Amino acid sequence: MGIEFVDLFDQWASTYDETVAGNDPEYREVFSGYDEILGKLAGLAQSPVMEFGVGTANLTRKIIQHNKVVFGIEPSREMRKIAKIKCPEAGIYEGDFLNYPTLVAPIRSIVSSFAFHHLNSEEKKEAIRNYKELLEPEGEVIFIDTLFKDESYKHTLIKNAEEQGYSKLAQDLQEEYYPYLEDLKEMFVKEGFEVSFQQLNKYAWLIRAKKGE
Ligand SMILES: C[S@@+](CC[C@H](N)C(=O)[O-])C[C@H]1O[C@@H](n2cnc3c(N)ncnc32)[C@H](O)[C@@H]1O
Repeated sequence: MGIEFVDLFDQWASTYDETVAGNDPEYREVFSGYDEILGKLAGLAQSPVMEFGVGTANLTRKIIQHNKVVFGIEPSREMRKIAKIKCPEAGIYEGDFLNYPTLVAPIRSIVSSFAFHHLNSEEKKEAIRNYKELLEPEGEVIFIDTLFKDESYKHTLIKNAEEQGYSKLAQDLQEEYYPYLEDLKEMFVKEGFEVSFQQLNKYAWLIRAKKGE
């Protein structure tokens, strides 16, 4: 449950950093401003931080550079191997958004970049419910991820991708579980979070959801 894409990430691990650096034209716009936007998230996170879907630890490293403590969770074995080499200072554990080791530390921020869309709607709701329990009072979920402002914007993005000949991207946009902004907002609000959204590039948004006292 929730980890249906892990084989794909095992295969992608060794070339993942080239993709986010913009070397794959299909995904260049998806990851546009990647370093800066991860840096922004790292600056907002409050220690101790729990990070889901660490991949090759690019966000993890930035959080460590801010002298914050981070526990990273990643389901792909190949991604974990690279993450541990690139960021030996962080604890990197096997797990996913829904199943993860019990940590003794109180958590002030739960963060993730480009990963929450791997959960379907029911899984997203379950994760958000769990995070409410995990977080300290006034703790925050801070995610960066692709989402659709509305249905018409989704169609525009798919059409643009098709017109550019980016068939893999067009297929991803239709088959992965990228949420609509309003649906995601409702999931957080239902659990008592105060949520805000900021668009970061054509695809990626910063999602901040603050738990009450
Ligand atoms: C596009 S990569 C993003 C990696 C990194 N956060 C970044 O910003 O570059 C998505 C990551 O999410 C992980 N992932 C896939 N399904 C997941 C799940 N259900 N729970 C947590 N992580 C998941 C993948 O293995 C992969 O490492």
